[in-house]
Formats: sequence, C-alpha cells, structure tokens
Amino acid sequence: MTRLRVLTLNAALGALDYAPREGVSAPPGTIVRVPLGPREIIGVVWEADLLPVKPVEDAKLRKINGAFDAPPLPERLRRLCEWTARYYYAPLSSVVRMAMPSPSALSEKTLTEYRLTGEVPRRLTPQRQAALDLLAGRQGVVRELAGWAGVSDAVIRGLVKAGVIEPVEAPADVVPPLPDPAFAPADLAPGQAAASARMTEAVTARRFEPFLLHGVTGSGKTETYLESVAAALESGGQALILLPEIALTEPLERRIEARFGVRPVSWHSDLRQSERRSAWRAIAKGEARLTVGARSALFLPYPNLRCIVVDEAHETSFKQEDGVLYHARDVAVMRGKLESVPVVLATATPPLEARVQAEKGTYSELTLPSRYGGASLPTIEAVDLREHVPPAQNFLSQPLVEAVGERIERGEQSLLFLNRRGYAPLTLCRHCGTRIECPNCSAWLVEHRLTRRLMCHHCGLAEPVPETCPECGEADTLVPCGPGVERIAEEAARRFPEARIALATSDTIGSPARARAFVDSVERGDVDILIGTQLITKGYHFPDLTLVGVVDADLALQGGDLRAGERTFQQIVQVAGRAGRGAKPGHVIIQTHQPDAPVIEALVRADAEGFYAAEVEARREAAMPPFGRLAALILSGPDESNVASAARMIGAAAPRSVDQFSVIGPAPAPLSLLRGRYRHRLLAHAARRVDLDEVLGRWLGNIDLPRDVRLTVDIDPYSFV
Ligand SMILES: Nc1ncnc2c1ncn2[C@@H]1O[C@H](COP(=O)(O)OP(=O)(O)OP(=O)(O)O)[C@@H](O)[C@H]1O
Ligand SMILES: [Zn+2]
Repeated sequence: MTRLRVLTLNAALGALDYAPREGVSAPPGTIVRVPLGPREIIGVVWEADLLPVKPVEDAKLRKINGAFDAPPLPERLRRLCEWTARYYYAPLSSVVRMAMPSPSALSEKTLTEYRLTGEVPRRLTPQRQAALDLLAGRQGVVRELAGWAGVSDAVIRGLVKAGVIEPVEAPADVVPPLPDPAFAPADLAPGQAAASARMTEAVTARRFEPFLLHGVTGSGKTETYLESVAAALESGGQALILLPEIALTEPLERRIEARFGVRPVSWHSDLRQSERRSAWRAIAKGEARLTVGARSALFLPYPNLRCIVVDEAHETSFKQEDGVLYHARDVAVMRGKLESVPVVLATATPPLEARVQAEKGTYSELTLPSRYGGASLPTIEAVDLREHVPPAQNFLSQPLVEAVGERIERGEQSLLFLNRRGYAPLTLCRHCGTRIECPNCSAWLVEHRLTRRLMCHHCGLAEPVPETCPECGEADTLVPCGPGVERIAEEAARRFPEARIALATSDTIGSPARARAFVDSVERGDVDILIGTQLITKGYHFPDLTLVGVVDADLALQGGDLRAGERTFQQIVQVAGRAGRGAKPGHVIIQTHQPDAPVIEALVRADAEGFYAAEVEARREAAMPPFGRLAALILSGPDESNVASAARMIGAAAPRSVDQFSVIGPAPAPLSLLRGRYRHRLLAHAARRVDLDEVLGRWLGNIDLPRDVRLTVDIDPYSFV
C-alpha cells in the first residue's frame, strides 16, 4: 500500500504516515490537511526516505483529508529546511513552519477587512472618538484594527454594527506590479561596473558563487548590486534582498522604485494579515519578482530564485534569537548553493567570518575602495572624556558641543549616536541606594520619559514611574543615572534651544510609515540634530549631514564577549559613514574613556585591515569561530533549583572521549533571570572537523529533563548572556 509521509508543523509530533486519498495528487512538497484524533491539522508531504518515522500498521493508517490549493514547497527549499534543522540542531517541523504561510493564505477564500465608512455617529464616547482618530486611512481585520486603536475586538465590532466601520473584501491573490529592469539603469562608475559585471555574470550563468561586496560607506554598493538584481529580473527569475531591520526597508524601497519603476514586495513582521497572505502566494507562484524582506523572507517558497543579496551583511540582527536560532547570512549562502545562484553579501565592514572565507577563496571579494562621486571619507577624532569632562548630569563634552554649534551655524546637520533607548538606563534611590530592577529579569528598568514609563528591555514590562521609592517609601529621592537617547535629546535642546531636534529610535521610527516621515523631514532640511540608536547608523544617505558624534564609544566594549571589539568597530565605522556623503566633508568625534584601546586607535587611524588582522590572529590562536565552533546550551525554567540540577546533569553527561571537544560550565547565565525563568548555561567548544550535530545528538538525545526545564541549543552563538 502506498503511504504518504507528512511532516506536521508541531515539533513534538514530527512526521506521521497517512494513506493517500483517491483523486488527490500529493507529491512531496504538497501542503495537506490531515486528521489527527478528532482534529484536522496542516502538514507537508515529504520524501519518505529522508524522514524516518515509527512505522504504523497499514490497517491503522488514516487517509489525508485533502490538499490545499496552494503552490507546493519546492524541493530545493525542502533541502534547505533539512540542512538548517541539522546544522542548528532544531526540529525540522519548526524550520518548515518558517516557510509556511498563515492558514488563511492557503485558501483562495477572500479575507474580510474593515475600514472607516466616513460616517460620523452623533453620540460618541471619548474612547470611541480616540479609536476612530487612530484608524483614519487604515484597513485591516478586526484584530488589527483593535491593535492599532488600542481597544478590544468588541469595541471594533460595535463600531461595525453602528455603521461607522464597514467590511471590505481583500482578495487572496494580488499580482504585484512587474519591476522593469530597463526602467532607469544606473550609470556605474568603473569600479562599480567591474564588481557588478562579476556578479551579473554569475546570475546569468546560474552559478552558485558567494560574493563579499566590500565597499566603504557611500561607495554605491546598492547601485552595484541592483544591477545584478536587474539581470535576475531580466532572465525572468526572482530576486531576494534581505535587510537586517524593517526600518531600512523604506530607504531601499525608494531606491528600488527609482531604479525599477515599482516598489518591491516586502516581507516583514509589520505586514497586515491580508498583505502577508497575498505576498506569500505571489512569491510561491513566482509572480512576485523582487522581494525585500527581513531574515524570515529567506525561507519563502520562491520557485525561481536567481539572486540573493544580504545587505548590511555584518549586522548581528541576522542572527535569530528565538524560535529556530539560525543565522540568516549563513543560511542565505546555503540557499544560494542549493538554488545554484549567486549570493551577494554587501557591507562596508565585513564580519570577520566572511573576511576569513574571502581569504581562503571560498567567497569572492569585490571591493569598492572609495566613495561614489568623489566624496571623501570622514575624518575621525577621539575625545578623551577623562580630560574633557562634561558638566554634572551632562554627557556631551565641550569639543563635541562646539562642533555641533558650528554645524548649526553653517546650516549643516549633525548626528549624535548612542545605542541606548529611553531616558536613563538606571533609576536609583538617593536615600536607600535601591536600584529599580525588573521583577522578571536580572536587569534594571529603563526610564522612558516620552511614555512616562519604566521599561524592561528584555521582557517588555512597562510600569508608571513611581513617585516614591518602592523600597524605602521616601518621596522625591529617585534619580536617573546615565544617559539614554531621550536624555541626550534633552541636553541638546538645553544647549541649542533654537535647534530642530529629531529623535530616531525604534520607539519613534519603528514602523515603515514613520520611517518614511522621518527620512522626508531630514531630507527637506527640517532637522538640525538627529539623535538616535543603531537604527540610524546605516542605510541612510543624508548629504547635508557633516558631523557624527559617538556619545559613548565604550558602551559596546562592555560585556567583553568574543565579538565586542569587532562590534564596536563595525558600529562606529557605520555611523561615521553617515557623515560627509555629499559635497561637504564629514567629521566624526568619538567620546571615550579608553582612547588607547586598540579598537579606538584603529578607528582614528582608519586602519580596518590592521584591526581585523589582529582580531583574526586572536581568534585563530584561541580556536574561536570561525576557526573552531561553539554551541551554547541554555537551560531555563521557573524553578531555580530544578534548572541548576538539570544543568549539572547535562554537564555530567558531556562526552569526554571526543577529541578536540570540550565543555565549559554549567554556570548561572549573566542574565540569570529572564521573563521569570532562571537560566544556566554551558558552552561547548569543538574543532571544525568535529561532527557537532552527531556529538550533540548522542549527548542530548536521550536526556530526560524535568517537565518545567527547557533546553535551548544555540549553534554559533552571538549572544553570551
Ligand atoms: N552609479 C551611480 N550613479 C548615481 N548615483 C550613485 C551611483 N552610485 C552611487 N550613487 C549614489 O551615491 C550615494 C551613496 O551610495 P550608496 O548609499 O549605495 O552607498 P553604500 O555603499 O550602500 O553606502 P552605505 O554602506 O554607507 O549605506 C547614494 O546617494 C547613491 O544613490
Ligand atoms: Zn524584564
């Protein structure tokens, strides 16, 4: 009897066997409906030989209920999912779930969305009036409207009944407009043209080749890779551009529109349900030709992919830190290999791992050593904060303040960078010394003045700022300590009362619409001083911005993990790269307490090569990635002693006889409490030649953990907290 092996989307269930149903064709990749007990669940038909299961007797086999009228998951994507599951030691079901759409995208049924009718009811509660104001110009399902308006679903339903909101049918299939590769081809400078030719040739030849497009900030990497995207479109195929954050989609989509005449299909967490559904379907049918997305766009079922670009390829946000812990840059290269297409890693600050690959010749490095259009790279200066001490409760040194003042006089823009949201990272009681901590995490609460809240940046807890100390009860004793961007904005406003200041963080420009308004206002020249977090350190091109001030260069060096130096270097080169991109030259001031730290000296000398050579040597000597491999094991649970004993048990079971494999720990994690769960860590270190997947399987495969303890395996970790 023939059987169908069906991978469920539930990791605990894994794959199950079913009998086919007459008249329903279900080759591997087909998305099917199958019975499970009294329920019906979704699964994907898989090659039986690639996915072993416990055998079921023929007699017990149930038939599948049917197949969805949706394109199948392509074979190359199935192989990518298998590779990802194996490499990252994750359940295949969890990986495949990332390739799947929401259930509503699987049917052609229309989706009902709602929008304002324009009708204004006579009697309106203030709450309803406020909700209506927030919904102007919006359309979405009830749940989305409720979210935007900050009210319950019931309130929205009530407004529908009252005729204030009306239903609209959103079609399942919307064919995206076709990008035109001949719309406005760029006139590339010779260096750009040479790099582009190499990538375009690989696109046309349909050959896998990883490219490291290494161009200084402002060298025109985007124009350069868009020409290979054009080649992919010209050949009738699809192209994918991955970005590290959704805030960057806006500037890129504008440039794509200028180049190809239309905006791309975007894929990120901010999409409406109907947009997500039609994007998935258009991508799966090959109708969406150009997709710009966050890392999750990597697992979509492109049937006809010809080119993958990973822009800002050094960004650590390509590493997913929940669910399946994968690194999108590495998975992108693997997808390119399986699809036989080139993968372009574009960056001004190649990550050390990619540099090593380029040295070995595994990646082809293409360099753009100078800025486009003759602009020069900015000059960089370090200001020693021990010498130039800002006045009490201030954080900007005299040299930086003077430099900003000069820019304002000349009508130029300045950017102050501090990678810390909120007003102050710590609130302290002057009377009893209490530091206000998160009850769920081992972390301080961060004061946000804009929203008048104390917030935990780990678990999202937000509470009003108390009037009295929660510990000793004294009034007016709580003081903010240290700066966040909001506090820098306050200081800037105090020092430059006339200046127009814009605060740019995920709190203020988090959505594409708000990012758009922000870019418009800076481009119009409505802003003198931009103050922001890492969100504005890359991707933006503001020609009148000539000064960058790094408020606290020491911040990224804290924590001291494997990549702290590299992270500092990248971050400062990126933000420095926002200065002087037009005709006027740029200058960068780095405030630091450690002007002699090798990374600061390298930045001032603009000596990337020297800095990286030393870093590579240090990693090679310690056999750290990419010369060796790491796997972090994190145990967590609500009961500390259970977590600790589970961690000890895993530590005791660690393989001892594997050559060039060792385990450090267990020990309580630096972030020992997170979202109410206690955490202990172990770190496994292995030589490259060790089959880590196999060793971990033998070690962890048979361990029985207490029910309330969870084990997370993080392969090639970026986070060590
Ligand atoms: N061939 C070209 N023709 C016209 N304009 C160009 C060309 N190449 C680059 N530019 C312009 O030069 C500016 C800098 O280019 P771009 O932003 O692509 O640099 P980048 O290398 O991506 O920089 P970063 O890494 O700093 O974001 C942009 O305004 C871009 O439109
Ligand atoms: Zn918390």
